[in-house]
Amino acid sequence: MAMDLEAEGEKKEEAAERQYMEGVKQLCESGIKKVPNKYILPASERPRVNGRRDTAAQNLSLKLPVIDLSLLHSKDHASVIQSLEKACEEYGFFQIVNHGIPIEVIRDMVGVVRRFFELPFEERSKYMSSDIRNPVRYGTSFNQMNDKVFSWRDFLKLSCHPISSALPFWPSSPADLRDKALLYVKEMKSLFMDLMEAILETLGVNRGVLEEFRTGSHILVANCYPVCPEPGLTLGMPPHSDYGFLTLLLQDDVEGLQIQHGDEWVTVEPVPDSLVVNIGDHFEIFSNGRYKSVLHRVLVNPAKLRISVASLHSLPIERVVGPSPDLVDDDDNPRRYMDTDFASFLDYIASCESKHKNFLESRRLTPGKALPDSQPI
Ligand SMILES: O=C(O)CCC(=O)C(=O)O
Ligand SMILES: [Fe+2]
Repeated sequence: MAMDLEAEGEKKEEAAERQYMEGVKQLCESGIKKVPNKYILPASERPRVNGRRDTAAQNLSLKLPVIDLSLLHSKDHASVIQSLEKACEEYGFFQIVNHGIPIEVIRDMVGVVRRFFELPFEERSKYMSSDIRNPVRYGTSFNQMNDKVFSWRDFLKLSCHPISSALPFWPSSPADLRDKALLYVKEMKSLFMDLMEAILETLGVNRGVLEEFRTGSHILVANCYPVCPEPGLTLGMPPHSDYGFLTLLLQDDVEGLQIQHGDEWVTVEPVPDSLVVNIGDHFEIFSNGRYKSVLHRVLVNPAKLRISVASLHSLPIERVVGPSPDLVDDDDNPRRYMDTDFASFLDYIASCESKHKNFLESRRLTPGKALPDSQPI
């Protein structure tokens, strides 16, 4: 009898585990009223949405720098470069406005992603894969093969380089997804190149490297954070830093993104049609630590589903990344990071279970304090 109960219990647990792998959207559609244990963080890692540190007044007092990109090619060029330098150095995160991307391209992208996540599970699940080299991947949580506690997030990752070999694998439904995403991807690439050129100028390094970014890696990650019945118990994404050089993030009008600034978690308030830009691990290494990749996380919402689209950019995957020789000298600026390559990053993600070991930390030559995980690609 006891054996039967035990076996039954195990079966139920296995069924629940299978269900979690199908994603949060699917879980919510099964009618849950509470957050299952699988998603509940230890008390010390919970977001404390109503807690002391996260009061609206404190959040409002820290606004991210807003850069008007239309001024980059004007007589105000020098002052934009100065603002960019300050934003990269002090925050590692900034918002850009007047970036020149047609508003309908941006709105169509959010719209088509929203419609993708509204598709029946059978349609979305065609793209599920645990192989990170797949040109299209639908999945859930942060790193679902290793996470002990799951994150309240489903995602669709689209490889964008080389575009001609990736495109035929992108979802064929909604019928306009490929067209809308392709337009968006082209705009992101050209905006990234402009930003990279300007940020390299802030560092005063040789611009020869700029050309290499043209054939660099480019991945689009569409995130869906369903409505959560108990948002104080879980996170949409745990604290992490992004892997590449720059991430260009589009968020809809629902707030959720927070960055670590000093000891505080600061909410990045959505500014309509703007983009959020942040420094990734590769840029921290390349700049020899002058610009830092900043930890960020995502809170979930009790009333509204949230959509975001991250465009992640780096050098070609076979390229070794190390500190720029222009930023290293034996006296004042010794090399602070070892070279890194894609293969060592893949080894890292396959092995990382602990939340408190960071990819970047593993490349640091003078280890400082341990930080949480990097974004798995
Ligand atoms: O959804 C967001 O606001 C942030 C997403 C993010 O951090 C990521 O995709 O790496
Ligand atoms: Fe991120």
